[in-house]
Amino acid sequence: MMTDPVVIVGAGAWGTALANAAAQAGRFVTLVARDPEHAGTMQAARENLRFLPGAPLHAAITVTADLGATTAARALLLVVPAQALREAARGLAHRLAPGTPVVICAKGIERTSSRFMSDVVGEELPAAVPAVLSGPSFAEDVVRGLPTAVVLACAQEETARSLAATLTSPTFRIYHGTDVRGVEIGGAAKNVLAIACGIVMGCGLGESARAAMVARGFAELMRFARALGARPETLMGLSGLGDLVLTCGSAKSRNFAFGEALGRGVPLSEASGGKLAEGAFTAAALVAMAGRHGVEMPISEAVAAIVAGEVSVEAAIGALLNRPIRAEHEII
Ligand SMILES: NC(=O)C1=CN([C@@H]2O[C@H](COP(=O)(O)OP(=O)(O)OC[C@H]3O[C@@H](n4cnc5c(N)ncnc54)[C@H](OP(=O)(O)O)[C@@H]3O)[C@@H](O)[C@H]2O)C=CC1
Ligand SMILES: O=C(CO)COP(=O)(O)O
Repeated sequence: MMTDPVVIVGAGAWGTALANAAAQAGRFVTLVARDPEHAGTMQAARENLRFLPGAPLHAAITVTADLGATTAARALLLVVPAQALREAARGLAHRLAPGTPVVICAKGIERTSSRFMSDVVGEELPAAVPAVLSGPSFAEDVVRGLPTAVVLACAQEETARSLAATLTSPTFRIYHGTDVRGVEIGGAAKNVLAIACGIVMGCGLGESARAAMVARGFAELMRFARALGARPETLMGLSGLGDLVLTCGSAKSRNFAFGEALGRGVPLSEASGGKLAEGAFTAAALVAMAGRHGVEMPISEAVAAIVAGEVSVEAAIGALLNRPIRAEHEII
């Protein structure tokens, strides 16, 4: 097990929660914020007042804005929004020692390139070892030490096992695996499907409609994952089914809340309430990638069209409800 400090880049809600989780697992943690003022306030107040107010920071956490702190990292967690991952990774080039594991904690697909997060890190940090952490886990639960289970995947099985052992605790349980693609697909796609479920609830279509959306959403997620070479059993686990259950069922999810606001008729420009709704950025890239692989994803396509302002919520729902009924086994 690694004894060196854990370095976390990105001091938003998730970076802060992961810092507390790693500290509760017995590690010393350096949390790197990009804004020196934010870093200074957090370090002094021992709380992330901007993104996660009300949760005290563990004493084993040091907050800084100095990227120099990443140079000594034996393992680094990259916890910025998906669309900022390339820029953040680029800022680490020439700082990390070759072979340093970089654990990607963002859930999304880069929309300008349609690249998965592990591919972005592969391009920007070719000497690093990419790993992905995903699964059902609200920052506000994790930061308080409520029980959570997630999965960490790395192509090098021993690295996945070692990273999971380094960060795991009785209340933050990290399963490990090697299916990087499967774990990152689960995290990226569930955000798009959570928006769809939010829309259903915001429109007042009811719990039964939401359950149908989760099940049919899971079916399209499985089709996509299979076509991209991921293992189906990965998507039946924490990153995939587990995260769908959480984010499609709770207004605490920013993606669900964004969809719910759209369903209630809040304009697109205001629906996120200034919060990060990753699925809104990922939807178009997911659908484009699915198209290139000949995968049908009608729910994700509807979300992509709604967030692009190409179709109204009502028209998208009408189109979904009027799709031909087929044998279920043909479309799983
Ligand atoms: N919140 C949650 O419960 C969970 C979130 N995630 C995933 O984690 C990722 C981050 O989400 P979350 O922390 O919640 O988002 P937040 O909006 O809470 O915070 C985002 C953070 O990223 C920082 N940031 C943005 N761009 C850069 C950059 N180029 N370089 C360095 N830092 C940057 C922001 O800094 P600044 O304030 O200066 O803009 C901010 O501190 C997302 O992909 C999300 O899906 C995964 C699991 C749970
Ligand atoms: O990924 C998450 C929970 O697993 C957080 O979901 P939101 O980004 O929708 O808030």
